[in-house]
Amino acid sequence: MAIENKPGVEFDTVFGRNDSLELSSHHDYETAQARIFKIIVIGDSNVGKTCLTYRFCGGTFLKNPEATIGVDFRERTLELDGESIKLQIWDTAGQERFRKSMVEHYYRSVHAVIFVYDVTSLSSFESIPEWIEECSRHSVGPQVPRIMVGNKCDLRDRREVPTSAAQCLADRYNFPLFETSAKDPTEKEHVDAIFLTIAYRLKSHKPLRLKQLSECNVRHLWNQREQEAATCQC
Ligand SMILES: Nc1nc2c(ncn2[C@@H]2O[C@H](COP(=O)(O)OP(=O)(O)OP(=O)(O)O)[C@@H](O)[C@H]2O)c(=O)[nH]1
Repeated sequence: MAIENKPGVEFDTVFGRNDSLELSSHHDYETAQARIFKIIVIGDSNVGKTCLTYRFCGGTFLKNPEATIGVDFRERTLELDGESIKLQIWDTAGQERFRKSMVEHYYRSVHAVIFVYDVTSLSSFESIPEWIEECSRHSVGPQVPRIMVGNKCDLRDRREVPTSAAQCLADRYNFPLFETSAKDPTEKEHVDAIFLTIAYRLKSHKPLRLKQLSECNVRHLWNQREQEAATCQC
């Protein structure tokens, strides 16, 4: 199994807080070759969804992340068995006030879901069934690969969620469980493994069309997100 890190593709963010919406011709060339899959990352606020996706797409730990408003998009192209697979990762907002108008968009045409909790926060773990329930309400069925991730394992002394309890919950839903840390650099490959597990499961699935996601929906969502950020009272 190989992850290809081509120049300009390794941290292939479509746009984040400070990124441009414009796609380069190099980007267009790459995406034209790759099948695209939409993955949403869901969980309570502050569990580390942004840091995990940044670690996977950017390779580093994002210091001082801001609360996600609406959604942030990141991408990374993987080379799996000679085929390019582009993962378009939707880093969703954990705070209800920043997500309520976006929920329908999160779940539309989703290919895989990552549920994240914080191993130092029992309440974030206890919320997981509610996130799963929300997912089901939006018709995301068992055919959509789902994974559970316990983040912040580097904070060993502050752990509130035992692995055994997490495994029990994961088994109940038949999800793979990963415990990791977006912060600990030695966990980098483990973070990659989460997304690779999904990528391999998606390989046999039908791809999204590039135009469908990257130019229409995403541009629309970006405008919506900008408006929400502008009206945010925080
Ligand atoms: N110690 C430790 N801190 C982490 C880790 N991942 C994230 N954090 C911290 O946890 C806080 C929240 O991280 P985010 O990635 O913004 O959390 P989020 O789930 O995206 O939050 P929302 O955008 O509000 O939904 C930040 O202070 C991060 O620095 C980790 O693996 N270990």
